[in-house]
Amino acid sequence: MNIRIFENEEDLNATGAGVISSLLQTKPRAVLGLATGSSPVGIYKSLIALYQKGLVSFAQASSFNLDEYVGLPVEHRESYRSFMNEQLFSHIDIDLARTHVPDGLASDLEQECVSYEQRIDDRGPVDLQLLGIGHNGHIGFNEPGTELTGRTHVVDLKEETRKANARFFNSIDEVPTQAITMGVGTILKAKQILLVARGEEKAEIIREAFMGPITTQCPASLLQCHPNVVVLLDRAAGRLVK
Ligand SMILES: N[C@@H]1[C@@H](O)[C@H](O)[C@@H](COP(=O)(O)O)O[C@@H]1O
Repeated sequence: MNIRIFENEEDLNATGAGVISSLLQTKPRAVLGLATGSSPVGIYKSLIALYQKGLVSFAQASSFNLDEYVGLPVEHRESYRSFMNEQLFSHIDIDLARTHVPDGLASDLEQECVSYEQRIDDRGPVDLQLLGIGHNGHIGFNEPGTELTGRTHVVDLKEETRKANARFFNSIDEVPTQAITMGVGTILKAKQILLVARGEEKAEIIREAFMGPITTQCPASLLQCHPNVVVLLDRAAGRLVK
């Protein structure tokens, strides 16, 4: 595990974007695993800047997003499909037909999970999976518990996760109660994992995830089993890392 702590946002974002753009330079057809939440936004902005300078192209790349809310129309501004279009896809040359986000409106959600996992297996492995981390240690929407699910599945969101994400909605009542998420096994199949966290409020969970025991009570701690993980932290999120 390679944990890097940055004094300023710009360096963190440039490093994250640099890992992704170097991959695309050596492997233009790379499969990217992408994430939502506020943590990756700065990295997406840096990638867009690199694209605008002609330093990176996504024309042959494909992508799979980690997760999607169940029941939000695609055009809802908080659906993860909208988020990705707005924060990244509409600013770069990626072919939208090669961008994949689980369909949270599928009439048969179980079948959508099976088919999403199959699509990842067919086009994968994911070369680089970008991740944020929830305050309770969730990755994607794999919530803490006595057991975790390996493959893509439907999950009931914890109340603490709905509260944390309520900031993006008008009220907590509007936050969906379920989501589709890649499983922890799906995530661990990626060749490389890049986790990014910012802010004091993530300091404790970062310590638990990477300095503490491997436990399903902190899904991110399972990343300790992966041979190629890079963790990018700002000074506040890395405060308790020894
Ligand atoms: N499903 C997403 C996660 O993939 C993300 O990592 C987490 C943290 O979000 P933020 O980066 O905004 O703290 O939020 C959501 O719940």
